[in-house]
Amino acid sequence: MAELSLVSGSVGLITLQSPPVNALSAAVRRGIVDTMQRAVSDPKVRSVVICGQNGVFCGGADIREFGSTMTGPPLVPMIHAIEAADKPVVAAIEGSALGGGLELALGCHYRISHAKARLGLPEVTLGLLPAAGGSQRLPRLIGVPAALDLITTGRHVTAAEALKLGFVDQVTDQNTVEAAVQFALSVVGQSLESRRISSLPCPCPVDVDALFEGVMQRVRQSARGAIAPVACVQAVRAAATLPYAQGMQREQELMATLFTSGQARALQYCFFSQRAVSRWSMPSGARWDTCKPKPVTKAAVIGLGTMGRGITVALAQAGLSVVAVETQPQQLKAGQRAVSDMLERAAQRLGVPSAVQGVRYSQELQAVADAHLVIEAVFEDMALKEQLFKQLSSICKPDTLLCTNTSALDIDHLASQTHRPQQVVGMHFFAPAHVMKLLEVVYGPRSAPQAVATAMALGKRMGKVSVAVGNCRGFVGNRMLMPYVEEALFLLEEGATPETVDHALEEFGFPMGVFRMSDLSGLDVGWRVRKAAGLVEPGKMSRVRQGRRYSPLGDLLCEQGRFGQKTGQGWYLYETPGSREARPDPWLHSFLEEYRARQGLVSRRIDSQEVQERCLYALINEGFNILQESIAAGPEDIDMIYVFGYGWPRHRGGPMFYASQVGLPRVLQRLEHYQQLHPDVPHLQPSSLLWRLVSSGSPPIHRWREVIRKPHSAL
Ligand SMILES: CCCCCCCC(=O)CC(=O)SCCNC(=O)CCNC(=O)[C@H](O)C(C)(C)COP(=O)(O)OP(=O)(O)OC[C@H]1O[C@@H](n2cnc3c(N)ncnc32)[C@H](O)[C@@H]1OP(=O)(O)O
Ligand SMILES: NC(=O)C1=CN([C@@H]2O[C@H](COP(=O)(O)OP(=O)(O)OC[C@H]3O[C@@H](n4cnc5c(N)ncnc54)[C@H](O)[C@@H]3O)[C@@H](O)[C@H]2O)C=CC1
Repeated sequence: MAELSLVSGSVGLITLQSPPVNALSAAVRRGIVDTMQRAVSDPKVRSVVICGQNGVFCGGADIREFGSTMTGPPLVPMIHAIEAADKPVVAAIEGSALGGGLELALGCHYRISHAKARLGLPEVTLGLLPAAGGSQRLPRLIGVPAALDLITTGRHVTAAEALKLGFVDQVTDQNTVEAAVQFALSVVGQSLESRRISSLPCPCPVDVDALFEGVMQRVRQSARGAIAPVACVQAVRAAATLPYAQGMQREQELMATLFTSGQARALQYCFFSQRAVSRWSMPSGARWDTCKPKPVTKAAVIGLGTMGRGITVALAQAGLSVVAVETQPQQLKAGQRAVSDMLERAAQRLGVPSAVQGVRYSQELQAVADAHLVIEAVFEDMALKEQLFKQLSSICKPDTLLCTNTSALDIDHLASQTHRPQQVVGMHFFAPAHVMKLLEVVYGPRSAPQAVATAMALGKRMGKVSVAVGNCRGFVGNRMLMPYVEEALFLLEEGATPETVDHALEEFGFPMGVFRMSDLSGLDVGWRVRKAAGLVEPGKMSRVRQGRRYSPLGDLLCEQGRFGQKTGQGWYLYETPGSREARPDPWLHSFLEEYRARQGLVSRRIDSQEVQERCLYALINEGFNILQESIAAGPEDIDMIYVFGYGWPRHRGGPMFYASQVGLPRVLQRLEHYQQLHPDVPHLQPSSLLWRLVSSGSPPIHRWREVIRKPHSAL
């Protein structure tokens, strides 16, 4: 909705009213068309100001409408009518002017912004382009290179940057609506010709072809298969090379293709899922809206290795006072230097005071005594962690939350080492912990809902996407990764190379294939885990262990000291230890051939489709098991874990959303096919939840929970 009132005698003030972000729903568009018509025809109104209620100008088109048939007045003619008005129209921007919201503002003749407002055209992040004239107006106003940057990345800019770039006319730190009204009064009677952006020529760069070719190449490379960034470049090119009307036509054509694409659906699903996962629930019925988090101002981190350093930085940047405890003097010194450097660099980059003073360091565990929350990040060794939790239980105050960053160990077992099992949760960060957006908050059967609420709230404070999950080996992310990695190894045994497997996965959209990824994280990490699980038999080549198919290839590499990037050799060859560029390794290829010969395996040609299906469907299948066991509350939780923690391409929506797009019957049929070929691989055995979903008619993903909750006997 939108309301019109007369202020300061002659200014028509149009207020958008659609909480929480004044999105341009059909009702709001109808309201704008109606109030504009009344303002233009009312002789008392000599100028117009458009603003949004509750300190937000407009969050753009109403994304919830995209899935249904659009009704109400379309945006493009609505914005044209504003631009064509013969009375000056001023946008008063507070909070956000994003997507269609900024396009609406670009249709106005002037834009006044509050200093704290954020502006941008983020459509690309939703699989779309700014198709209400944004792709044609913005380059006309700020030039092609700057418009390309904003439109292809979707980044939000501050009011100060918008002023510098030239798409805001004035920035105020006072009352924006009042400033806009004064401004509107001052421009009455001035010519509006030069203020109608669509009538301006687009400043065309000298070598337009070379510019767009270069940009297109860069965008294609970073898009990893996403189509919207490419369409955004094409739309801006139309602005630079065609008259406005034809450019608009091109914008509409490109939008029509994007609008109905699976990628746009996937990205919009991600938008809502990212927000939905914060509304967590536990199988006990405890929920986000019934549990209040405890205030946390003092935190402690134990172990200043790879993870402890990043966690310390993330906590300090969130404004907590942190004590970091490390037993090894060398590590303590190196860790302190690394943490301080990271904090200083971040402060410089963001132009904020450094949080270095907020961190204390100690070699004594006693230093954590007054913390409200402790996060343990010592070696992945159960005996060590058991001992530590016993000590923490007696050192810390009774209501202190005890958290572990373990990758896969049993949270419940750790909780049982303490006198306060209800105060123990997992806070599973991803490396580098101060950068990666994902946090898995792991609750055991005895974790108190308030402990989960507190960890989730702290995750939010650190700017993380936090997902609450149940306790099991590897939790959600790492548990699903196991069959994915195993399938990749089996494919090597059957004739693939690390290059062919990685190529297929990168073609799918992962930033790195599984073998390049393993080289980066270190092959020794998984080796240690397999040793602890009793799977490693040094020097032995047997391919069945603990009653199921096993590939010893990773172990054989580790036995040769090939740990990946850090040793200069792994699945690939590196120039020097630590260097990043992976090169194919002829030694590895002969090693694989010899291995197959000794095992009596006949090498065959394996194509991308088989690589993708076997690795991804095995991972997805484990996702169904996880849903079935209520380890994750819904498919959105799994999908956000994979998008934010494991590089799953966002335009494919996450593994479970991808399965729904491929079609559940198809996923089931391919799993059955591979299971018949490899009956000794349990993770190819289709999950019973997948069966149930298919026999329930493969409902859309937002209705899976109904099937998950149904008792099995109901079928
Ligand atoms: C051929 C067809 C032609 C069609 C032409 C259409 C062309 C277009 O013009 C295309 C577009 O505009 S696409 C929309 C572009 N706008 C955006 O991407 C902004 C999205 N919103 C934000 O970034 C933040 O919510 C924001 C920064 C605004 C606020 O952040 P906060 O952290 O304060 O709040 P959130 O928790 O993010 O949001 C609060 C609730 O509002 C929901 N919401 C936000 N933006 C929305 C939007 N644009 N549409 C619908 N719902 C929206 C949000 O989902 C959340 O609700 P819950 O999910 O229930 O929590
Ligand atoms: N490295 C990774 O990518 C990830 C690791 N994790 C988990 O985080 C934990 C830590 O892993 P990393 O940081 O990689 O290990 P790391 O080996 O880099 O660091 C562990 C640190 O803990 C210190 N330490 C050992 N015992 C201690 C004690 N009793 N008191 C204080 N400090 C002690 C060690 O001296 C070392 O500096 C493990 O549980 C691991 O599974 C979780 C997510 C990702």
